[in-house]
Amino acid sequence: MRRGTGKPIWALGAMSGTSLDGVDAAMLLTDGIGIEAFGDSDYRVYSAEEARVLRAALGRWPGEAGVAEAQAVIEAAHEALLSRFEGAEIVGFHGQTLAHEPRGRGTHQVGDGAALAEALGLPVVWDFRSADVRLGGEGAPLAPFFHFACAKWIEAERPMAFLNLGGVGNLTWLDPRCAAPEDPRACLAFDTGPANAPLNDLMMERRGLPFDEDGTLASGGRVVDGALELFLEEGYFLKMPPKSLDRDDFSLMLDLVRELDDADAAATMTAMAAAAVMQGMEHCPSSPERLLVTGGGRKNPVMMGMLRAGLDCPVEPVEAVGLDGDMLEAQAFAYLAVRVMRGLPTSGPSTTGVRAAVGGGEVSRPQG
Ligand SMILES: Nc1ncnc2c1ncn2[C@@H]1O[C@H](COP(=O)(O)OP(=O)(O)OP(=O)(O)O)[C@@H](O)[C@H]1O
Ligand SMILES: CC(=O)N[C@H]1[C@@H]2OC[C@@H](O2)[C@@H](O)[C@@H]1O[C@H](C)C(=O)O
Repeated sequence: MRRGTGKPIWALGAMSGTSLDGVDAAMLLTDGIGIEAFGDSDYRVYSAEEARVLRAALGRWPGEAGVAEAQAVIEAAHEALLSRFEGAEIVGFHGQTLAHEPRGRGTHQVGDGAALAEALGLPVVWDFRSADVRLGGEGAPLAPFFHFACAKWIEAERPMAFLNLGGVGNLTWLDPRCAAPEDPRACLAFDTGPANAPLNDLMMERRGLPFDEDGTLASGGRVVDGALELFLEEGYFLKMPPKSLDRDDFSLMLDLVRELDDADAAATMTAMAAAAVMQGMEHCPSSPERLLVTGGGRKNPVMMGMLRAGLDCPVEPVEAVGLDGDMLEAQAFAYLAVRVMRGLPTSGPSTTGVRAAVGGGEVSRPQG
């Protein structure tokens, strides 16, 4: 395995997240350690039919019904989006998580990197999570080593945290004074709990809308404490990190708000996502000097307001430091691809609970 920094290369990363809304792709110039430059980015939305196919395959494992159809959607969408870019030497392809059960059947990201390598004529790094799970890790979250690089890029000097509010929430506490992210004192990371996914499901069920845009519905509702308390009794919050979740692990949340009117249900679910983060912050080894928020939830003023009210550090979108909260995860997989190519680890005991730092990811090169 080749270790070391080498010269920075342009990598193209792609992520299709748990919200099932589309694929993000972004270019990053990196040597696998530092960030040299951010490049172009683009997004391709899933059509209603594509989203239906993906949704139908959630919870399914290789070979099961609906998986081949989901794979075709993922590969076509990625090929269409990634072929718009020029100048990449390597691609980091996350694929779409259909199921995630690290202590059970494993983790399943659909999308064949070898086929994508052929289609794009570029080396593709993919299947980032399986090796970590095989070595006893959670296989998620994987963005933390990139969050560490972002902290170096913004020249942070004291412990701080990144929060991703996607379908699921994940938190990275990090100490930028450490030399490398695999240093056991550098990062602590885990999934905080459900973020937007159950709220989106509620919006679809009650209003036929994909999400609560700008927190409009929640802002007119009241948080029902009883439901919030029942939610916080869930055993997941007592578990020590690292720990991770599948998109629908908290689907019972919908039952907790079943009797509430639409606005109260939305407000209470928004509060649940924020409360899960607040619980998670208790696990940080020291109080972070700031919390930088990425992912779609940073655009929800009600969720952000609840976080600001409940936490004693500044809570800002990552744009406050010049990062792009719509593309951070795509950039993360560009970064991780270069790390894999260079034999550098992509996760460690304090980010996924894996036994030792591991470089997860398979490399496929075009044969033609
Ligand atoms: N203006 C907005 N107001 C409220 N919520 C928003 C807004 N914009 C986006 N969101 C929420 O953010 C979600 C998308 O977030 P994001 O793209 O970070 O998710 P993802 O990458 O699919 O998820 P994950 O990180 O869990 O894989 C939307 O489904 C919606 O719930
Ligand atoms: C198994 C899986 O795909 N997990 C996702 C999901 O979406 C958010 C959260 O749960 C995080 O653990 C992870 O994604 C990000 C990109 C990560 O690995 O850091």
